[in-house]
Amino acid sequence: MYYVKAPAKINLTLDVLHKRPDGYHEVEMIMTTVDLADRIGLEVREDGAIHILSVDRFVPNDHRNLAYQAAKILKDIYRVKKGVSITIEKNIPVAAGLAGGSSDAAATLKGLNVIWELGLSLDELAEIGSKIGSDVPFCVYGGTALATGRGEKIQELPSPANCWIVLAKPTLGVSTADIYGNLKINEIEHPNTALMIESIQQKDFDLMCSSVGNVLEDVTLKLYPEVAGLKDQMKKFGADAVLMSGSGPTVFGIVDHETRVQRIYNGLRGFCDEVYAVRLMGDREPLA
Ligand SMILES: C[C@](O)(CO)[C@H](O)COP(=O)(O)OP(=O)(O)OC[C@H]1O[C@@H](n2ccc(N)nc2=O)[C@H](O)[C@@H]1O
Ligand SMILES: Nc1ncnc2c1ncn2[C@@H]1O[C@H](COP(=O)(O)OP(=O)(O)OP(=O)(O)O)[C@@H](O)[C@H]1O
Repeated sequence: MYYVKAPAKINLTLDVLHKRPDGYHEVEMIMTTVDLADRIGLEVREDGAIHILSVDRFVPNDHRNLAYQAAKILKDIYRVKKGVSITIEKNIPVAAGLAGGSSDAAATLKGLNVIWELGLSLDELAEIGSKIGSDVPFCVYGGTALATGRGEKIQELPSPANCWIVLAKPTLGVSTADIYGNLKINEIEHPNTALMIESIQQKDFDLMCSSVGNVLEDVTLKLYPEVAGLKDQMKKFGADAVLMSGSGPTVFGIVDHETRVQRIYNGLRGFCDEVYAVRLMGDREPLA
């Protein structure tokens, strides 16, 4: 069995510039990885089939699974005769705004590149990943990056200042399409992406905390007031910065000292079933 880690991502900034003719939105977002990951196991099948095994009841085991789609697209493009059995050990909350499915797809692309001996570069894998979903190219590279276009144009950044991230996901799933669909473009208050980039390059923790911003928050918080409540709780328990990740509903707190992380984690456990205290990773994994 060949194993590949599929880390979750958070958006430190998420800005939308305008709606595109293709129905997607032009975005400008800073994403980074955290130490919460699914584990993808891959085994070559001689019968040419693609099989998915995931024990999470919210994750489809068929062509709807993004890991399945990753195997299928590689098989079709490179006329691969072999198949693969894919086991997904799910640790990232589903439909959470943490790119769980996108990261599984990216990990599957990278793992199949090895076991099917395709010899593709990261750039080629990211290009293929963009056909699966807008977050997949970032997940192929990992680390920290500025993503533009519909999210598929990736410019690598250094890792931010070391810190902890407390993630809290209310028990609801959010449709990314619905959130983007309800966005009022002319009412957007744009975050300062350039300042966030500067804070990352300087490894300036305080500047990073003061530069976070996600324009999709207004939509998700109006549709799901419990997400706004969670933001307030995270602030009350003392996080240095609080933001919703992606289209939500996960809220994350940025914390500089491990001592405070436990207090915030324990406090939130009183309100929320899915709470995680993880390190911000921020560096690219070595290519498998
Ligand atoms: C919200 C984020 O997760 C932030 O990282 C991403 O922008 C969304 O990434 P994703 O879930 O991989 O998105 P996709 O699966 O490609 O698209 C889902 C739906 O979200 C909307 N969508 C997505 C990306 C984008 N730049 N503009 C959009 O309007 C579209 O309605 C699309 O049909
Ligand atoms: N491997 C997978 N893991 C999780 N969900 C998957 C997977 N494959 C397909 N899905 C489907 O995709 C939907 C969105 O799941 P996902 O966890 O990727 O959302 P997300 O974290 O909000 O993604 P993003 O942040 O990119 O919007 C789920 O409702 C699930 O049915």
